[in-house]
Amino acid sequence: MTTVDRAGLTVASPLAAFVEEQVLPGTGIAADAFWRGTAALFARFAPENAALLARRDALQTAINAWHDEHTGQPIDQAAYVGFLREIGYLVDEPAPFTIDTTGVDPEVATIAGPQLVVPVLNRRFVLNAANARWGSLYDALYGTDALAPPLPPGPYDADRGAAVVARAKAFLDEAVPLATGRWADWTGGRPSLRDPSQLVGTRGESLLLRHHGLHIELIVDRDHPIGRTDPAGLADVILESALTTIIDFEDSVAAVDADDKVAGYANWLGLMKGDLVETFDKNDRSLTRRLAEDRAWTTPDGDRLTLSGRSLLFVRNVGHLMTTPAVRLPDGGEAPEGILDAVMTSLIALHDVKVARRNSAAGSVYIVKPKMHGPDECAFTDRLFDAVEDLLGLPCHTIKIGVMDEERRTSANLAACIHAVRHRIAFINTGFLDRTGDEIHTSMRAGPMVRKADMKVSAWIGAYEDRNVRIGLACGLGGRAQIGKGMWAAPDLMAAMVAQKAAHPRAGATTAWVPSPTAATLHAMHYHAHDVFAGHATIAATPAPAVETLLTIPLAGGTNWSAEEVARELDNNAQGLLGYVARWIDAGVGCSKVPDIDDIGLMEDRATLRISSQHLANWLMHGVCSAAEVDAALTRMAAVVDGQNAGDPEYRPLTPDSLAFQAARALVFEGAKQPNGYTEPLLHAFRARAKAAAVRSSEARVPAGCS
Ligand SMILES: CC(=O)SCCNC(=O)CCNC(=O)[C@H](O)C(C)(C)COP(=O)(O)OP(=O)(O)OC[C@H]1O[C@@H](n2cnc3c(N)ncnc32)[C@H](O)[C@@H]1OP(=O)(O)O
Ligand SMILES: O=CC(=O)O
Ligand SMILES: [Mg+2]
Repeated sequence: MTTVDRAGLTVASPLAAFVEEQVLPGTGIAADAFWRGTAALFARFAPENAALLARRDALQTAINAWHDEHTGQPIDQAAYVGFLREIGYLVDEPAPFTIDTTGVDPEVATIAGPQLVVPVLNRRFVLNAANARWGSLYDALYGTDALAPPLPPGPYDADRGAAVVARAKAFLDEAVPLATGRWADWTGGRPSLRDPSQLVGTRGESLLLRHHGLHIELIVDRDHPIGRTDPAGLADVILESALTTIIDFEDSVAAVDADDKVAGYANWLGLMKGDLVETFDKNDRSLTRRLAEDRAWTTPDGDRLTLSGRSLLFVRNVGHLMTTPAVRLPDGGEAPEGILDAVMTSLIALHDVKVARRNSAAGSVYIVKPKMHGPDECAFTDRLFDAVEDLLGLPCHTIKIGVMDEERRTSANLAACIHAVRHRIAFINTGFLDRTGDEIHTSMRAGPMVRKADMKVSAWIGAYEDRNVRIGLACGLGGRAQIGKGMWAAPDLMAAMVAQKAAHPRAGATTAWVPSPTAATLHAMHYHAHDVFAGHATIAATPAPAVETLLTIPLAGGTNWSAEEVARELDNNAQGLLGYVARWIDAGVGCSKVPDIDDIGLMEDRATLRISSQHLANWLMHGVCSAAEVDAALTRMAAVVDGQNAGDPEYRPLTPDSLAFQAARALVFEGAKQPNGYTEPLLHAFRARAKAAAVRSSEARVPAGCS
């Protein structure tokens, strides 16, 4: 790749061209000033970034040594927690305080609702996600297993349609009840509501209702095939669904070089400028997808009411660990990728905050920062964002931070972490997938861990989820910032989601992650069923579980699992791992739906990979299984994954010499020595090799004589 010199930085040409030709124009920032400022920012922050990573390693080394010294002994929890304090892994709690973030949009601060996540590199999905603010409840109920097993493709099924309409009207009876009677008996016209203030708009015969701050559109259209059969002409019930969406540069993305980074930044630019567009084929038709327009209604007083057609967008940067070849520092080393993301995603957001204000009406830039370990790393990010604001001429604390509570050192010191970013924090979120991976890695040498499924009922995870909400409330996040819960990782199991994810708002979460727009619409019903903000006082009145409980290591009581049980665990881990890694390495797909051994499609990303690879590495280290057994499982499951992908002409079989298979093996056999158990270093290295090999083979195919 060609490079250019910019203020002493060696910048990949595609990135320099993108910045200078597409991003800077319209921002009022000159290229020279931008690159000089960026170079100064790297000079100031890169050494500190490196020092923070060294501190992670030093703590992990100390923890490993402690477990080695106590091999074979039950954990003395008081001694263990004391040791963590001594080494500075656990720090003192700050004195009680309240965050003072300002300029937060209501979708984040005062309305509770679903949060969608979408990989930035998938433009078709990205547009769909940005438009997922509104979703058809009829479609979500009809097209999933939420009410009944999904139907094979075919003509409209009237019985299922009737069940959908009945379910949707039952939902209306709960959320926006009529003064008398039921919605099923409504025959049109202005309904008399039990709470008349819930009717906030009309458009023709259609109605706009509001409950718990969330809107519900009743679309009345007597010419519509569904409306025609309904006594009131009701053609659809549209729910305000993904109030917010995270455009993800991290767990769900495979971006290993300047081309990948520019592709991601370009999609973010399209969102911030509002001109992102994608054309694709679906059902043998060419479709063009754009960002949705606002929705206009007339209030009961005759005024115009305009509602955003789009989800409010956050952007998730990468964490502090990785570096990127897109920019090289004056010493020739790769630049910290997290610093580049902070600069680039904020610069691009100027097109919203300084120009259009179509994303954040409050004029904020929302950055989710993942995988931070403890308060010092949060404070570092805070200073980095201060410096980015100075570079871009933004008022102090324009950049808001979403703190992923997904590393053990952050959960254990959550109040101190929030304190470090108290002037700009806009969310905390329990990223329980990375958090589980870190749980295994941190205590890798303590002994064999419980089975993967049993992690979900371990003492630490209950304490983690509970403490997160209570500490968030104690620090004043309620009504000012989101308190979020993690991903529903089974995208096809919507009935189970509808049954189980109601627990999130009930636990005090003002938002929780969903994998798709359809899931957002179904999950929205939970925020109608429970008034999250009203529930906060009761939750806050009881104390958070003790840090000692949070720090209970999920060790298996014994390892007398049968050979079948061990083999099944190995197979399950190996199948998910291989299915995900194959697409990451060979096709650059960072998030996939991969069937588990029960043939349930699971969302797999870097964080779920961290769990499966660390779990296998842990069992290997403690002799629950042998290297030969792991290899046998990988070989067995490679054949299964090959079979699952047989219809994909681009797919490369997982032979022992394939890069994807080697990457999968390395993730397990070298898992124990990966920094904090992260998967990125190996994924990036193998993906870069696969890209280079693809270039070499395409060059070899160019006929002699061509240039
Ligand atoms: C640990 C963590 O960090 S979790 C956060 C990271 N994870 C994510 O972001 C997961 C996001 N979800 C996804 O990427 C996908 O839903 C997957 C990979 C899980 C499943 O993808 P697929 O198998 O292709 O989905 P499926 O075939 O069921 O549905 C595809 C349709 O749903 C839409 N869709 C699915 N997921 C999303 C999404 N997250 N955002 C927007 N649209 C989506 C697609 O646009 C497509 O519709 P279209 O044909 O009209 O464009
Ligand atoms: O990022 C989310 C997680 O669970 O990890
Ligand atoms: Mg994560």
